[in-house]
Amino acid sequence: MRPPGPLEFSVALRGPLRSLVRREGVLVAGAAGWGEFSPLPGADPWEAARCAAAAREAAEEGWPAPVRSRVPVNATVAAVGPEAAAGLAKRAAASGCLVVKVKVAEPGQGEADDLARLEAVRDALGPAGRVRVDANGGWGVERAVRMIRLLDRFGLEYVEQPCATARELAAVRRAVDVPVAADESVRTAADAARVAALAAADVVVLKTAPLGGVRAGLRAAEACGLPVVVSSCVETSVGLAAGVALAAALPELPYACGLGTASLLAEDVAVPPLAPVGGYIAAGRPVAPDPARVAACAPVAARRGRLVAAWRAAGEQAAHAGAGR
Ligand SMILES: O=C(O)CCC(=O)C1=CC=C[C@@H](O)[C@@H]1C(=O)O
Ligand SMILES: [Mg+2]
Repeated sequence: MRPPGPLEFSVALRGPLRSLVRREGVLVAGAAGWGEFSPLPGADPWEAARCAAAAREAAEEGWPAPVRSRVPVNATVAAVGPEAAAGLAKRAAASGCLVVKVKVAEPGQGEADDLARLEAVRDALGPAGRVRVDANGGWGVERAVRMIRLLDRFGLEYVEQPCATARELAAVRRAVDVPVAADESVRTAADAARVAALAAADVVVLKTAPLGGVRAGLRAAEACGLPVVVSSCVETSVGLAAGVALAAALPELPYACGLGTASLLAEDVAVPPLAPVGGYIAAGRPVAPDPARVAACAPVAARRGRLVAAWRAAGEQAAHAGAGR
């Protein structure tokens, strides 16, 4: 029997994460299972091609065997006010998740907003909790150094992408004691090696879709030799399964991963969603879309067909460029 055709989805986030308010994409089936193609808005054609390669790997090849049965995850707190941040952190802690990543350096907000949010999260988690921050490259070097020192009053596990470039990350890293993680600076195995060569980070954040799949993620981890945090691009549960597969297959996993993001979406395509229990997501669970959920997540009529067309174009580009290999 032929696998079901590509299924389009369009799902809102419960609240904005930076400028991200909606995730759209295509679910594809193959001999090995289901894959998701959902490049982040603004992805260039090369990144979209790697996203297509990641979806193809999931559907056609499947993933390397896990070396652990479950993956620890962090909760993610957007640049919301302190009361909302405290509420999210308390809910995470009550569910058994004591690691929280907090967005900082939000455009239009100031230092006081970041300090108030961090204080609220630290109070809600208590001293046993771990708090990391993600600036998404929003600071220059001087500002980053100052803000990291200020925010470290609340105890920081690490700071993710404080500045935009790898050279700036290296400069920040030389000036502060808080470990630095590289996210946007790492989209290929070559980027990961460059971050390591520049001594720009203590940790790399790897996302399977923009890297081109789970095997590409394992190659990036090997290329840099640094501790890895696997994070999502806020995919549906189908796409999240690839991140869980990478986190489960890495030889070492010293940090909680940013894969507990199913709860950021207002709807999901799978029942139940691939969500943490007690702070962990089980590894190796095959995730397939539920037909009724997919129907509920279908894009409005005017958008239909575009996502499949984008996936086909990216797939051709991937085949041409050997993306993900
Ligand atoms: O890492 C996490 O805790 C969740 C995922 C997450 O934060 C992100 C997903 C997608 C886009 C980004 O703005 C953001 C990130 O920068 O890591
Ligand atoms: Mg990040």
